Order: sequence, then C-alpha cells, then structure tokens
Amino acid sequence: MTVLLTARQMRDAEQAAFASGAATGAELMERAGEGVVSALLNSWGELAVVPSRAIILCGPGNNGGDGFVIARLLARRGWAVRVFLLGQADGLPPDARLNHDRWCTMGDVRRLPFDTPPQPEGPSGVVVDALFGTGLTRGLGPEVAGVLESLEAQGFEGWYRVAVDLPSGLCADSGRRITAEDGTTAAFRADLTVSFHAAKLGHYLDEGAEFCGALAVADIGLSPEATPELVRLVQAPALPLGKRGGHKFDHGHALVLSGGFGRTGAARLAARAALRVGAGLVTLGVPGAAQMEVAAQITALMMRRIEAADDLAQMLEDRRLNALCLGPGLGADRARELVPAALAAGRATVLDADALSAFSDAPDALFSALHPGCVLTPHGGEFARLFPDLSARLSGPARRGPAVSRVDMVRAAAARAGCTVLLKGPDTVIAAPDGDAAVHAAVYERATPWLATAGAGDVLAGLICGLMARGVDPWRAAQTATFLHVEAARHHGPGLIAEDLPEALPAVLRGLGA
Ligand SMILES: NC(=O)C1=CN([C@@H]2O[C@H](COP(=O)(O)OP(=O)(O)OC[C@H]3O[C@@H](n4cnc5c(N)ncnc54)[C@H](OP(=O)(O)O)[C@@H]3O)[C@@H](O)[C@H]2O)[C@@H](O)CC1
Ligand SMILES: Nc1ncnc2c1ncn2[C@@H]1O[C@H](COP(=O)(O)OP(=O)(O)O)[C@@H](O)[C@H]1O
Ligand SMILES: [K+]
Repeated sequence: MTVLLTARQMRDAEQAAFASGAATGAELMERAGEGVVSALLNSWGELAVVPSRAIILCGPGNNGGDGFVIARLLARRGWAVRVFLLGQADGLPPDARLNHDRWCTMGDVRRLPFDTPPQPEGPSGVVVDALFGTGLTRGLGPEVAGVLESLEAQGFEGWYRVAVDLPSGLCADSGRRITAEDGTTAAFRADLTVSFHAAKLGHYLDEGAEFCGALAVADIGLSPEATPELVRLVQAPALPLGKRGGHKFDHGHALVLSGGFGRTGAARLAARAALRVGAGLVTLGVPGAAQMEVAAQITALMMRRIEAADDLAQMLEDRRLNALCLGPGLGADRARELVPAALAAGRATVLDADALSAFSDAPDALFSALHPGCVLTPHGGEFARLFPDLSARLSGPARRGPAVSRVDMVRAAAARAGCTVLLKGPDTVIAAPDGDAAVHAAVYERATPWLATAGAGDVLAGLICGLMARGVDPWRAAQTATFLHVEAARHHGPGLIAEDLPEALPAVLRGLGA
C-alpha cells in the first residue's frame, strides 16, 4: 500500500531511525542528496552524459543541507556549481552545517537574497531549490519571492528546475501555498520534485502537483510506517472485481431515483454505470411524467414508477433492492421527499448532487438520518453547502505551515455525517467516519483533465452504487469507483463525454483481470 505522509509523520520516521540506530541524520542527508542527483540524471538523460551547470539555493534548515550534498555530488561529476545560502552558516542545524563545511572545501557560498542575481552562464543547466521542505512555517517573504522571480528571468528558459523534497512555498501537508504577511503566495515552480522515503500529502493535494511538475520518491533506507492515521494513495481497485458466477440476484439490485420529465439523463447515466460495474440488476425509479422519456431510452435497465415517499418505502419492502443512488438530476423537491424514505430503509445509499444541495438549509437533519452504509459524493460547491465552516477553512488564505488540508476537512465531514464522504476533484479525498482517509489524485501520469465534463459525477455516483449492490462496503466502493472512473477516462482519452465512461468500463475491467 502506498501512503502519503504529513511533515510530522516524516519526522517521526526519521526519529524512529535515529532511536533504533538504523541511520544518522548525516547518513539520511547524504542519501537524500544522492537520490536527487540520480533522479535528475534519470529524468534528463543528456545530463548524465555531459556535465552541465547548476545553481543551488540552500535554505536555513536541513532542506538546505540536502542542497549542499547535491552541490558536492554534482561538482564531483564535473559540473559547474554555484551555491547560494539564505541566512548564516552559523545558524544551520548540525547535519546541514557539516555539509556546508564540506562544500566549502570545494567551492564558495554566496549570500541570499542576491547582491547580484545569478546569471544563467549558459543556455542550459539545472536550478535546484533547496530552500524549504517539510519545515516551512510561513509564507515566503518578498526577498525570497524576488530570488525565485530572478530565476525565471530571461536566459533561464532552457534550464531545468528541480525542487528538493517540496517546492519552497508549498505546504507539505496540504499542497497549498502559504500566504506571506504581505498577502503574496510565492512558490518555486518545479519541473521535477524529488522527495524522500514516501510522498507527502502536499505532493498530491490541491496545487501540489502543479508546482511539483513531476514527482520522484527516493528511498533513503527508512522503515515503512505502521501508524494508524496514514492516508492511503489509491492506485488500484480496493478488491478483486471479477464475478464468481451465480444468479443475477447474487450480484445485487441497485435502484437509482430519477428526476422528472426532461431531467432523467443524469440518473440514466448513473444507472448505466451501476450496471456496467457489475450490479446484477438496476432499476430506475421514475415519476409518472417522465416514464415515456425513460422508456424510450433504456433496454437492459428496468423502470418503476416512484412518485412519492410512500411508493419508495413500499418498493423497498423488497429486500433484494440492496443499494440506492439519489441525487443526479433528482431536483430539490423530489430530493426532500425521497431522501428521508431512502435513508430510513437502511440500505447502502449514495447521495450526490441534489440529494445533498436540497439539505443545505438543514444539514443537521440530513446528518441525523444518515447511517454508516451511506456515501456522500459532493463536489466543492456541494461540500460548502453542507459543511460551510469546513469549506471556509480551505478557501481562506493559509498563513501558517503546516496548513489545514482537504484530508483534514473531509475527515471532519465524515465524522460529522457519520458515513463515508468523498470530496470530488482532480484530487479526490475519501474519508470514513472512523478517520480512515484515502486520496485518489488524477495528476502526474494519471492526469485526466477531460473528466471535467458534465455528467462525469453522475457516473461516479452510479459506479459506487453498483459496487455497493455487489456487496462492497462504502469505504472500498468509494475508492474503487474513483479509480475505475479515472481509468475509464484514461482509456477513452480526449474528446470524452460522460456517456463514454460506462462504455469504457468493459475494457478497463478486462485490463484489470476482472
Ligand atoms: N525528516 C527526514 O527524515 C529527512 C529530512 N531531510 C530534509 O530536511 C528537510 C526538513 O528540514 P527542516 O526540518 O530543517 O526544515 P526546512 O524545510 O529545511 O526549513 C526549516 C527552516 O526554515 C525556516 N523557515 C521556515 N519557513 C520559512 C520562511 N517562510 N522564511 C524563512 N525561513 C523559514 C525555519 O525557521 P523557523 O520557522 O524555525 O523560524 C527553519 O530554520 C526535508 O524537507 C528534507 O529536505 C533529508 O535530509 C532526509 C531525511
Ligand atoms: N480536472 C479534473 N481531473 C480529473 N478529474 C476531474 C477533473 N475535474 C473533474 N473531475 C472529476 O469529474 C467528476 C465531476 O463531477 P461533478 O463535479 O459532480 O460534475 P457533474 O455534476 O457534471 O457530473 C468528479 O468525479 C471529479 O472528480
Ligand atoms: K525545496
């Protein structure tokens, strides 16, 4: 399992290595520097062949210490290396000071902010940002911002930009830029970020991936963690997806509630996704006025007339209907009518879109009716309507590092709602009420910008519902559906519209050996 760490968890891993005698700080720093050098040589093969030049910006902590190691290793390979230090050598922590002093036997150290900004001194080379890593406590002031700006000036176009551990200015826990006292949010924009031991949450959440460029994680010989609060990175389905034979009723019967005439498309998309992901049967619950419209559009899907809460309650007397999806295209009035009846039936239930927004005036009434078999799938706007206080903490400026993150807020939301909450976005965060959290990030090699298309969220709700109909618990269904959703988008590629997602699933499932 791949996990994403906070700055604190990373420090704990380091301390555990010290306590067990597995490594010293100087050894870890040496391996960190080696990791950066080998990652940059791997990323840009020409640099491994012909020595190039580097400008290395070192900060006042151990991130700066890594920079001095990198300077030494590159100079040994014949590179022309210029080193700059923010602050005084006297103030460096011991391991960073040691590497500063070793570098000083090979070359000089200039002071930051620049007396005279560095010149490119050649058409290409590498700028290394070793200013701040996991120890960033506040925003970059105007002087550091000026330094970063000077390295984006004319002449540096052909230079690669590498961040050590994290781009300076970016929070390790949240992926948000920390705001300085003057209100600015400067951060280093990297082509490649090389982190150590395990990726941090900030590499995947929020603006993280945008500023990291590409991400490499170097092994520095620390042991895997065993703390319970770790956040998992979703990189595969949470369970095998093959069907083990049996009757259609052995794979569950999902019920997707549709909106009225002219508004049935969203529910039909969700229902088709539920069927494609393997639910044995899927029925659309449709108001009378929309029956003709739906009947003209469906074949394998079934349809039942559901006008009011009583109809739904009566239908749910059939225990074979084991998973519900309400929200896509449902309409606010119908949502207020049907959601309480659906929740009272105690089935596995996905609430999305209108089924969430309809309760923005009375979220507590919704929360008290929810049960652990539910999954809420808000996008950012729906999340803000149900959890305005939590959303506000994410939208205001982050003035201190580490800053509050999407994971913190979705965990709080899941605890409040008493069920699984999935906050959608390129960085989707899923949390269970017991504090378990997972991130699925459609970034780096999994970027799927074409998923930002109308109806994509309806398909996701249907996938979760379909998996729950198959008996998958909400926590694993939410993660697996998110993974399949992005896999389907990747399989289809540009030009994707929501209708394509269910149709791409067979190939995706086949590729996964289902
Ligand atoms: N943990 C590990 O296992 C390993 C860690 N390693 C490396 O260590 C890095 C963490 O080192 P670190 O803890 O010394 O923190 P770092 O990021 O260098 O900064 C702290 C300094 O910056 C200062 N400061 C903060 N914000 C500021 C601002 N805006 N403007 C100005 N100053 C600011 C802050 O000052 P203070 O807040 O105390 O006033 C303090 O002096 C980690 O990212 C990785 O690269 C590797 O060697 C391998 C193993
Ligand atoms: N840029 C993006 N990269 C990856 N996934 C995205 C991106 N933008 C949106 N998505 C995903 O697409 C879906 C959009 O859902 P939603 O906002 O509810 O839209 P709709 O209501 O139109 O269906 C979510 O699953 C979200 O995670
Ligand atoms: K850095």
